[in-house]
Amino acid sequence: MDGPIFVIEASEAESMAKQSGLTVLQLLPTLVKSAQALARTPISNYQVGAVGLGSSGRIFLGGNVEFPGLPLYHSIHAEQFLITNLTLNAEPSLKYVAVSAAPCGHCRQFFQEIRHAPDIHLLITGDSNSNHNCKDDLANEEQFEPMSCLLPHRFGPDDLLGEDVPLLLEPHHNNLSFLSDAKLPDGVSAAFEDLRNEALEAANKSHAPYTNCPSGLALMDCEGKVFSGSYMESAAYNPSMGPVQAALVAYVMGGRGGGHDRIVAAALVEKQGAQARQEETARLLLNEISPKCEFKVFHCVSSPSPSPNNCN
Ligand SMILES: O=c1ccn([C@H]2C[C@H](O)[C@@H](CO)O2)c(=O)[nH]1
Ligand SMILES: [Zn+2]
Repeated sequence: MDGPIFVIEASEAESMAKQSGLTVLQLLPTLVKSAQALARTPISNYQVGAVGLGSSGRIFLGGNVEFPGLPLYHSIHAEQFLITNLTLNAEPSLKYVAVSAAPCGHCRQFFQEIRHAPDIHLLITGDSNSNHNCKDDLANEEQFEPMSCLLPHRFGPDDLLGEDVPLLLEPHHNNLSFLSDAKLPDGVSAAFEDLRNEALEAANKSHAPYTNCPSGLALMDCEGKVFSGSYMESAAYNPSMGPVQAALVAYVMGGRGGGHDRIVAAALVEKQGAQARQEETARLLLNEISPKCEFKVFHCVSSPSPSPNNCN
């Protein structure tokens, strides 16, 4: 049995659109209800669905995820789920988004981590889109409005970073490694060898240009399946997405609807003494959603980037 769908391949998107007599762009709002159905909302029972079209022609879906028993800031918004879905699938850019409710301020801010964010076009399919003030942009036939309209006078990566720094969705390689003699500590089960390598790989893809404290987390379910996610920072700090949340997006997408209590082990990789440290928050979240999950932290170091002139 196939599980719910989180990614639609470009050719599939085209044939779905054709079958319904729509363009691919017009297909996006028709998928919002399916995205809402992916949400896990035991607290609010308020399902938000976000559907995005990438430059590859693929369509991505996301829903909000809530964690009872924890402070609300652990929640994953549908838009953050969507962006994480794009990163996990190496989608190079996001062009259009259809979403069931107006994106909150944090989500508008989180979108700013994507290059050319002001040109991402959004369509709000719910009732709450009546308060727009960019009528000229809404005159286009698809009714999508640019992010520059939804978030004018933006604060973003340009305020803090040089132009050559990779932004979200762009390839990252953080040059992190374990100390060369790092063996698994005594008493740590062999399953953690794989898990920590996956977590290191995720940390190497982490978007942490503001603190230089990248991190990654890998989870294992009770069938031995591994899911990993990378920490993603925001220029405005608070809408950042933690590595557990990112890995949980991968878990929700690949776990076929299983509860979080199926997660039995987790490895976090981050730098020792990092200024933006994930360990305690990750432990808190994992302990609440899956109390029997074994959680280990592994520290990494950044190796100097190889010199471009050194061919050896
Ligand atoms: O931009 C938003 C605003 C809210 N929510 C979610 C968070 C929470 O789960 C629920 C109620 O706020 O809706 C989103 O997913 N996106
Ligand atoms: Zn939001």
